[in-house]
Amino acid sequence: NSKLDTLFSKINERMGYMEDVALYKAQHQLGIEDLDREKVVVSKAKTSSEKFLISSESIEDFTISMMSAAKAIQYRYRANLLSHSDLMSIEPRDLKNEVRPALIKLGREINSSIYEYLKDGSNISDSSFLTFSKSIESKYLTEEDKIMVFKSLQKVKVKI
Ligand SMILES: O=C(O)C(=O)C[C@]1(C(=O)O)C=C[C@@H](O)C=C1
Repeated sequence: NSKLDTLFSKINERMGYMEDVALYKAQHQLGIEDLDREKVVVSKAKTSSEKFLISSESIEDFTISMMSAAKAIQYRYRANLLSHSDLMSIEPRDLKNEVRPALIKLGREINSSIYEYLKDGSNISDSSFLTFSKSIESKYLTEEDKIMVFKSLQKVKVKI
């Protein structure tokens, strides 16, 4: 299903930023979890969900799940940096000017893709998990992480 593929690839794209984020934070001695930023991300996702007639509560839970996976990638990547100090000299994409705006844009695109798929009454069934799992390419996510994100995605509802 091409609409579902678009949705999964947007989620993969979001996860694809997290190694850069982890590297940037390591270079700037910043902690991985940024709760103030999480509030901003959730609030922007909820605002955009209203335009797409998506239940904002369900999008809040789903956004939190994606951020949990994002942090899991960052913690594991950061641990990896301890034995690969050569990576510390690479310049990651800039967190504030590039990555964060891109993550907000992707949040809107993810909402739009969810709406496009769900609006005809389709639902995301368990049988799509294998495709989802293959779409999410980060080597720093476990199957359990992916199940957690997928389950909260399945709970997203449109208001019809
Ligand atoms: O913007 C950041 O600093 C990120 O690490 C990204 C992100 C997210 O997934 O949106 C993940 C973890 C942080 O706690 C806040 C936000």
